Amino acid sequence: MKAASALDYRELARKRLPHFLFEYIDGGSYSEVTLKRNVADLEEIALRQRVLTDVSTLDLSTELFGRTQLLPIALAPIGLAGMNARRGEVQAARAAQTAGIPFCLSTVSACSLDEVAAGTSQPFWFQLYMIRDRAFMRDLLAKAKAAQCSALVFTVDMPVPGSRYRDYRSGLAGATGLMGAARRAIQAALRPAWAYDVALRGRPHQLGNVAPVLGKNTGLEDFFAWMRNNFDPTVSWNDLTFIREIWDGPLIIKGILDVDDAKAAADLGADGIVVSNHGGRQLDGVPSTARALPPIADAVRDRLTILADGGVRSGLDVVRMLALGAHGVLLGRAWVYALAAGGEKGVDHMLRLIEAEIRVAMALTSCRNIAEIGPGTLVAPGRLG
Ligand SMILES: Cc1cc2nc3c(=O)[nH]c(=O)nc-3n(C[C@H](O)[C@H](O)[C@H](O)COP(=O)(O)O)c2cc1C
Repeated sequence: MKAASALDYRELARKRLPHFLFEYIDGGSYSEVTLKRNVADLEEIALRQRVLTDVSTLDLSTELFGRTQLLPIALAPIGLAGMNARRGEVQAARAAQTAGIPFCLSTVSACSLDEVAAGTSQPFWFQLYMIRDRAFMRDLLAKAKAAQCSALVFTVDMPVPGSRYRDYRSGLAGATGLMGAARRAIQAALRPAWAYDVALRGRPHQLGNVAPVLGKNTGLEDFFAWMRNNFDPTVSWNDLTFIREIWDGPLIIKGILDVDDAKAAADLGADGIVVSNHGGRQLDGVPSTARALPPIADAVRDRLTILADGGVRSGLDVVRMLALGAHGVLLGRAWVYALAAGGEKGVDHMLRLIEAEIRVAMALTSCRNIAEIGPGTLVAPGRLG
């Protein structure tokens, strides 16, 4: 099958990845109510078709955090993304560079900050979780600075991890010891193309940024144990002062879903927020981001840059998020599916599909540039708010 849309890449990823890995990227927490809402609520939003304006020239570029980018999107931080294709984060960062958009590297990526910096020539963003060991955090931020990261995305919606049933069912989580490893090995053996590309030729398999503290403990169980033991549940607004002291570049708070929290982020001088529920992977039952975004935009859009993610599977969804009040939109699963299916070329192609869809949506809503996309681009702007 040749992919004609980002969702086609989901099917291709399903066929290429070992079952436990596909379920890890595809799944959400608990009953996946929020995951479904993210997609369904976006789909519900009707774009307002307007005709007979000259749309021969469209400008999809925008400025985020002082830098011009060619499209109003960025690649969201995805933990373990590098296990979906050989040295996967480098491949995705290259595709982002070609498309002229930012790539955001997760704290818990397979490739380290240094490796991604060496594989690209465009600055990328770095995502940080609050980690108990503040010295380690300082060290990571120094490395991000040295790698010339152009923004820090501080993720605040994971003081504790949400439980993902699919990971238990697939054998990714909770399947310890030899039996667990054997189960995953069988699933990997059933996907020889992935096994050759990633399991064999994609070494080392480790968390690049965390490897120095994990030492020789590089198994999947070590990774989850490290997350359980080191993510800091005491994280509070006061910690932003700590981050601010050591990071002088743009600071983006990711995981905001409430107007009061958005205001607090603005009060504390954040440069941006990501309206996000972690792609429905944390607290199941919270509202979709499409629903949470409009009141947040009303409250703080003139004080900081608003990014949004969750359920974005097409260029039409990007336009919907912009119309709901975001300045920019993050793609999450969409890019990981494409990476799994086709590496850098897959992400590159998926981004061109999204761009083409944004163009058509802009032309048929009579928006000639990104700034023209707004509440008037929707049939019933307030309905989901
Ligand atoms: C497999 C997977 C891993 C993720 N890992 C991280 C992470 O390490 N850090 C982070 O801030 N968000 C992480 N997220 C959340 C994404 O950055 C983003 O918020 C979410 O994927 C957006 O929803 P979407 O996938 O429906 O587009 C992860 C999401 C997925 C699907």
